[in-house]
Amino acid sequence: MPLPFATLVFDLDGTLIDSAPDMTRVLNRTLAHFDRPPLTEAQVRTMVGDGSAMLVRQAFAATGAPLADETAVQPVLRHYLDAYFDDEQPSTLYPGVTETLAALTASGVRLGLCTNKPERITRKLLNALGLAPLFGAVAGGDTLPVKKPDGRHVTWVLEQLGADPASPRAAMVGDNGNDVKAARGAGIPVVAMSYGYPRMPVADLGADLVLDRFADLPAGLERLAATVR
Ligand SMILES: O=C(O)COP(=O)(O)O
Ligand SMILES: [Mg+2]
Repeated sequence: MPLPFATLVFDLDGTLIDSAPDMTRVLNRTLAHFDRPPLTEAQVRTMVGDGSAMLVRQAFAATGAPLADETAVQPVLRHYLDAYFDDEQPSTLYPGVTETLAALTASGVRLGLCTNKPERITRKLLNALGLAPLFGAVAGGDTLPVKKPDGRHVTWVLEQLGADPASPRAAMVGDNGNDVKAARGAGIPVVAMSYGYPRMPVADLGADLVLDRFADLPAGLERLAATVR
């Protein structure tokens, strides 16, 4: 049976890895360094998805002391990114991620990654988790001049994977509104994973399909293919 999708583009945080505990741990190190009180993981979960600069801005604002301007953001951002890169505690993959991605690859699907997390941290995590060989293209939040929700972030990954723009048979898999908007911008359907960091009821994201478990993806893609073409 032909595969319903030849190319899949995945989001990282909240889709493949439960990174909120890592981001909370690292962010609290940065907040402490700048004499700010810590945040809870529940707070940080609402701040994931817009990239690291926005994360530190939102985090400082949540402590009651917003960073005044770009000049104030830069040293904080540098501290956070260095601390994240140096953090050696392993990240947690959601259940079924490795097996499902490996099965998709084995059946000939090309996989790409499109995250707003900076590329060097993204690549380090993919290597540590053993996922790097599965992805034919990786775009971080600083790889291009644009990032999600801009559809060109996703389009670039599709191009790197050699997806035919006239008939891409591609789909995006993510967890928040930026993923849905970027997929729409790139002109491809989108699946939302309900366990991530959606910042609104997942049913309101406007995804073509909502799944609760990563292992349900192959069956979900079959259903999605029947509705989008
Ligand atoms: O905000 C981030 O750093 C990244 O989030 P994403 O992997 O969900 O795009
Ligand atoms: Mg995400």
